[in-house]
Amino acid sequence: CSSKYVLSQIHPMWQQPLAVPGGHCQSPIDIVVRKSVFDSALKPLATDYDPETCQQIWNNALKGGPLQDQFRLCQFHFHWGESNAWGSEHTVDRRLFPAELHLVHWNSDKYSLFEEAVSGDNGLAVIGVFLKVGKRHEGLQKLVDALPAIRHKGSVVEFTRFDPACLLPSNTEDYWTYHGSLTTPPLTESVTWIVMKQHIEVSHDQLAVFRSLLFTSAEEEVQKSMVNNFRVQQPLVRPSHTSLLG
Ligand SMILES: NS(=O)(=O)c1ccc(Cc2ccc([N+](=O)[O-])cc2)cc1
Ligand SMILES: [Zn+2]
Repeated sequence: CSSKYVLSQIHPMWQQPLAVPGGHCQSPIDIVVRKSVFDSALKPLATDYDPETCQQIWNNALKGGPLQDQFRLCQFHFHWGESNAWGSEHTVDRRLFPAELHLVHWNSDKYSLFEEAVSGDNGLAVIGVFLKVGKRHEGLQKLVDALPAIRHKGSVVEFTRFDPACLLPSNTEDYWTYHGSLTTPPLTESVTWIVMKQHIEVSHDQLAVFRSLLFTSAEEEVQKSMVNNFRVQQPLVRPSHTSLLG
């Protein structure tokens, strides 16, 4: 996991939803609030990200919430639509948001590498934060300013001294949590999802810069806008395990 660079990634699977044969706890899902169960044992999220550029001394830790072990931040990324009408992967009572942030962590108490945790039991924890169009998000602007330098597929730009905790909502007590999967290949069912109840606001112009990114490299004849990079929702085939803290 590199936390020093902003990468323009493509996920070829976006062209068609992927089913995982035998997968019975796939993500994303619709969070049906009235079916979620309040669990007073769940604690507020505790993040301790260190914006130091050198990853080796990062103590970028996530604890608390539904987690027993310590998890380390590996990367963060976003999913968004071609318009403000849709773009998030999860929904709340079918409500769509224009975008969703994922902060991806791996269980550093149980595994020594992210790659091992990806397919391991209780290996990953992803915090999902909904984005809503409103006032400009000052913390996000540093990332938005870096995006034009990575417009094309595979481009990389140095991106240091950024504390992704600034992208979390002020209320880190209220969230839904459930056992699910990665929403892109390898779709492994190793994820404790923590979906924050409170969204963050970003401006229309900030979202427009995300939509200016491209799935294609500079050499390709036909350029394809990087939009609608979300997975279709998956059936909640297990008894509802989503519980609400706050
Ligand atoms: N959208 S999401 O479920 O939060 C998600 C989080 C992380 C990743 C990144 C990733 C996860 C695993 C692998 N892998 O095992 O080859 C490659 C990339 C992919 C997807
Ligand atoms: Zn994601």
